[in-house]
Amino acid sequence: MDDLHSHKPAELIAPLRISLRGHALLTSPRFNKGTGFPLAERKALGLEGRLPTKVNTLEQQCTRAYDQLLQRDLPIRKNTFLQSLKDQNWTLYYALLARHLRELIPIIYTPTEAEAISSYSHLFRRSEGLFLAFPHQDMMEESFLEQTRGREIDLIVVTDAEAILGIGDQGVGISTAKSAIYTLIGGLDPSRSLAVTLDVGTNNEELLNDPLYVGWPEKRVRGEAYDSFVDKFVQLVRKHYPHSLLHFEDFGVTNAHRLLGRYRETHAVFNDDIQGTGAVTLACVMSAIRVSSEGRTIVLDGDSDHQTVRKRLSDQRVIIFGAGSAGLGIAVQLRDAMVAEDGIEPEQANKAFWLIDREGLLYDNGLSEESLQKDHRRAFYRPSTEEWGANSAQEGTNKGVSLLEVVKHIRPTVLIGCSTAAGAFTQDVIEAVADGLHEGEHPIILPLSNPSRLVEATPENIIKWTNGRALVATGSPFETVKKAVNGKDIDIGECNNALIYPGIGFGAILAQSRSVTDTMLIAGARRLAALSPAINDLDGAYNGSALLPDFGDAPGVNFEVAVAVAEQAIKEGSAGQQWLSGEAGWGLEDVRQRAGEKVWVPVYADFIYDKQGVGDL
Ligand SMILES: NC(=O)C1=CN([C@@H]2O[C@H](COP(=O)(O)OP(=O)(O)OC[C@H]3O[C@@H](n4cnc5c(N)ncnc54)[C@H](O)[C@@H]3O)[C@@H](O)[C@H]2O)C=CC1
Ligand SMILES: CC(=O)C(=O)O
Ligand SMILES: [Mg+2]
Repeated sequence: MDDLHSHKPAELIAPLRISLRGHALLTSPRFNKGTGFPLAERKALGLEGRLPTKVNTLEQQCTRAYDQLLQRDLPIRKNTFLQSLKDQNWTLYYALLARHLRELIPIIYTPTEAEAISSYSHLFRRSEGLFLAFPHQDMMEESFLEQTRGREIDLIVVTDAEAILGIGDQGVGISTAKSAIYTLIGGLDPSRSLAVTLDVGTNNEELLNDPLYVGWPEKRVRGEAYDSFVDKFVQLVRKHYPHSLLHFEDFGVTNAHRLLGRYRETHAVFNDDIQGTGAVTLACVMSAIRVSSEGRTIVLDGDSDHQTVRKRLSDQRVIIFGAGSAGLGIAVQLRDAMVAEDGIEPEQANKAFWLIDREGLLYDNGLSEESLQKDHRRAFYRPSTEEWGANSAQEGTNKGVSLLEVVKHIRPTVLIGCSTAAGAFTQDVIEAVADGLHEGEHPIILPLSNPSRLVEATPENIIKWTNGRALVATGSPFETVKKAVNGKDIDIGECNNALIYPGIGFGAILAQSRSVTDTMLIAGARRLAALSPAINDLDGAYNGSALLPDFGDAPGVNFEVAVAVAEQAIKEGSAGQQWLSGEAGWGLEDVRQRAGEKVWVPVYADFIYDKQGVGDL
């Protein structure tokens, strides 16, 4: 897969007129080149005497930085080193990461970022992004403008840090890591993005009792006060950056769904945990279904005479364990794709899902119409008339029906975990999944909880317990399972939203889309699935390649996703006027070229000093 440089050759990097000189330039992470400043620029920009004599290439600087990185033994120390590098020199930071993508994404993102966020107050050195605190909301617009005045901004990543990865309420953190991935994988110009933390307090007692905690040390604000605070922020974004993409990350489940619903129609908002996870999982399931049906013409469906190959999404029976932001997002995305791809009614598609949370299988028994209306999960409640037989905890009520019971009863073809419950996919459960299917069928098992230690079952165990039949992908990176079946190695795809959200975001921004529609998400997922190594390596049968592309290929893959998403936005009329009206002189056939032009790559531009030129952020 091409990297982003192939879309942005050096001659397309225009010289930049900047208004910074001397110390201010060396301490600007956006413009600093360190020893990479050529002699002529040193002279013109007041840097003579401020740098050692030798001019280094970016390549040499990367070599030096990588050597320094390798001296840090633990992943968390590498993470802090890279954060410092980012504080000093963005180009070098992104250039280094791009050269060692596969190795370093787990350092700046899951799993290591979880540790960095939970120790944020102790590791704190320098702030990054915008912090908007509830008690200072009177100053919100001033703070916002102070950081953004005069800037063109395409992307705003916001979090209130209530549900960070699987580690819960962390007060502050995450949005900067997600923004960095947008640049690294999606090619978004980092000076055109803004990471925002909405500090509405924390219910994490450990943080509240920590004298070094850097957030607002009060309990979380809830209810109307919370909604009006968030609304104040969203209205600022809409006022000052009406064409930006607003990315919500790691909000608590109820707020996440409510906020997405509230703003979806009026601004291009995107909830990564709901929609990004839904889209990447859809791609993964699409790819797994294709692999699973390869080489088989007939599958006996249980005891019935009916013979079918489960080739379509709507042929699947899907259990989702953990019905929070990610679980619901996945259910909705798979359901919508069943409707769009297979032409079935939504009500019929809903019946393909069994959602399980702490209380067991979700079902509608005893719920009033009013409480059903308020519950965003209601579409997936199983009817209380459904029979669960003698196995259910309280026969006749459907109360507390466990994962194992549901598995035995419905014989799922797809089992997805996003529960944060480490080890919840026990040997009994996984064996029951495999036993429920015809011998030739591959059960699709996706334990998606992050970070790695929270995985519902390790790929190695799943593969062992199913005698190599399962098709597996995980939320955090896992090693290849060596000599798994018949001596074959099995690569484990990383089904993480970071494999698709940068492309979705870039595509939506490129198209100046007024909303991020379900059909745009499906178009991105379909393109991602088409790039699956498992599909592309099929040779009559599954040969152990990963269900999703490797993170080492993520930039090229996301470029393709971005093109697909932007094309879909134009085709369906969600794109901005300049695409739809033809006034700008470009249309659908120009998407790829425009995307290439918009890509930001970590290369030093030539600088020209100009008092009227761009300044620091
Ligand atoms: N691979 C990926 O791209 C993504 C993975 N995730 C991961 O998925 C997990 C959940 O994330 P969110 O949905 O954002 O959190 P969430 O808090 O919204 O949802 C978690 C759900 O699991 C339920 N749960 C907890 N323990 C359970 C148990 N023992 N049995 C059944 N259900 C249980 C909770 O009640 C809650 O409804 C996290 O570990 C997160 O890192 C989330 C987003 C993306
Ligand atoms: C990947 C991600 O967004 C999460 O685990 O929350
Ligand atoms: Mg998240």
